[in-house]
Amino acid sequence: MTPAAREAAAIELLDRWLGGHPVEQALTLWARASRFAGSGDREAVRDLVFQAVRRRRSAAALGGGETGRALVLGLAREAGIRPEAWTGVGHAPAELSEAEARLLDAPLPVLARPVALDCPDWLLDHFEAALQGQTDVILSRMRDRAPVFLRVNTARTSRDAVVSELTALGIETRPHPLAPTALEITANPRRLRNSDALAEGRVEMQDAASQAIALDFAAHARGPVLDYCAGGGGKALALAAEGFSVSAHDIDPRRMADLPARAKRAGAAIQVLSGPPTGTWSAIFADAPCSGSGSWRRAPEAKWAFTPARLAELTAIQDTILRQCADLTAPGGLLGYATCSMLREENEDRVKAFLENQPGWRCILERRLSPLDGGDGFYLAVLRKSAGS
Ligand SMILES: C[S@@+](CC[C@H](N)C(=O)[O-])C[C@H]1O[C@@H](n2cnc3c(N)ncnc32)[C@H](O)[C@@H]1O
Repeated sequence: MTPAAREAAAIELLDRWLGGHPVEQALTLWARASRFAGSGDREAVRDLVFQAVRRRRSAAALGGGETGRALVLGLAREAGIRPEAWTGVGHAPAELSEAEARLLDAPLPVLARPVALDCPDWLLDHFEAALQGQTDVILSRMRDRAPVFLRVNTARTSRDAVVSELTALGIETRPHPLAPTALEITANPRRLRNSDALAEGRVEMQDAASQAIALDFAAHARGPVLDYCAGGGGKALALAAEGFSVSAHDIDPRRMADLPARAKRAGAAIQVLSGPPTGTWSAIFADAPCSGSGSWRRAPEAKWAFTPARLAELTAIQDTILRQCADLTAPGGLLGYATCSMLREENEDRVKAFLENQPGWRCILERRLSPLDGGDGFYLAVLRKSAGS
């Protein structure tokens, strides 16, 4: 496909998204129907579509509207690129209209702050409350794609050995300061998909901040760990690699469907619970459902779908999870509360409310990470129940 044909495909896909189809679904259907598109084409189209979704507001403002074509034009305009190959010939998008040409010739306007930051209006105050003086720099960082990270399964191998193994495949990596297990892939990330390192559990795809908070919790925990919101098992696997025996629970057990196979591949001691956990535990990790606002670079659709009502719903769920985990924690035990959100309402405010309502608990560690640290935005609070409670 020519670059213009890729842009035409992205325009079509963005129109489907704006018409209500989930982006992933639109991309999958398009890839199936477009046998002529090679893997390079599919990657390029995907990258362009996701960039337009991340930058929906600014691209619409610069491109002249909320259509796929306007979004792609808006991205080009911001980058100072004139789409000369839009000739309408072959698979290229139609030629620029006079209005579009005038738009591209005009100087870049100064955009209103939430538009320039690609942030829904209502959310800006919430980010400001959480990020304060770093709001603009962090939200600007969220306008670009996230780096790709691996977690080295140090129960199986060393980071150096993985670096050599991947280098031989042309996959370039560098250690990342967020975690001693983290490698950032700097070239040819897609080659990993068919690598033995992944198939044999020597590495897992996991954001570096997610690794960092799992390690922070691991540094304080003792004994078997209950992962109360295990989902696909990213944290459970990271904790098991640190030598913990992990029991995995999730309110929706289907989300843990792949976990036994992933654990086997990694040689990890993870027991998937078939029902609600009982008894008491000396260490519980609750990676709670949240807005995902720290990972909106990877899942940018969610930013535009998020609402105040959903935020209220989530904070109520988070309070319930904290209460349930408190009941399951043994006296003197530890509870790790984590989200991949950067909003105070889902983080500090939840922990504050918990401590006000639960005598005999104290917070022994709090950590906030943002994309300025390199990975996703994350929050961790490690809470200890007093031995007498
Ligand atoms: C952020 S995801 C977990 C991600 C996972 N820990 C990982 O690292 O891959 C949150 C999970 O919490 C689960 N969940 C939601 N409400 C819950 C509840 N009340 N009790 C337990 N799990 C819940 C969801 O089904 C979802 O899988």
